[in-house]
Amino acid sequence: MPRAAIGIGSNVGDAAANVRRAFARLGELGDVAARSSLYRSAPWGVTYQDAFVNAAALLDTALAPHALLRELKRIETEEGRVVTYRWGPRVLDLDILAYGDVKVADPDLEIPHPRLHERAFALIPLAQIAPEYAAKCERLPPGERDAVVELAPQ
Ligand SMILES: Nc1ncnc2c1ncn2[C@@H]1O[C@H](COP(=O)(O)OP(=O)(O)OP(=O)(O)O)[C@@H](O)[C@H]1O
Ligand SMILES: Nc1nc2c(c(=O)[nH]1)N=C(CO)CN2
Repeated sequence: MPRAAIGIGSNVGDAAANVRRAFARLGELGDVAARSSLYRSAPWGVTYQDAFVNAAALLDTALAPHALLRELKRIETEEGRVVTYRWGPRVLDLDILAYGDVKVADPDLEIPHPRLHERAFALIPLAQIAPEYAAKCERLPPGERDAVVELAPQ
């Protein structure tokens, strides 16, 4: 079965509880093969908002990439996400960071996630459970790596 890497983020309400619930809900879409620790991270992109809690999961799923995206969007909505603005605050964000070796370049879906390599908040949790991303983490500026702090080991 294909293995997807999912990035999880929250900075509205009880962000750590939201991320833990997201791990459970991913189980509806396949087998969760690995969960990273939870990390507190300084807001990236739009910096005048609360800190995020971020994590990553590896999901073995029979869903094809676009079907997986649709299901992730459904879960975000069911968990209370309301559309605000790009990179703005959110109850739950679920991104497809990678999907096996598959590449997708559609208007509504890009895989690997186009901003993964510049986001310490996504790369650091992912590298914890997928060590092939460690080299990419080491290429991040040290200040950005330091802005992502492990909160709670799984
Ligand atoms: N790999 C991907 N994972 C999730 N969404 C994606 C991906 N590639 C493209 N998208 C598209 O991005 C759209 C916006 O997603 P979202 O609202 O989560 O953006 P954002 O988190 O504000 O910004 P970013 O796209 O930089 O993470 C989604 O509706 C989806 O169509
Ligand atoms: N630290 C951090 N910053 C962000 C995050 C996130 O999950 N973590 N998500 C965003 C929307 O894509 C914008 N900025």
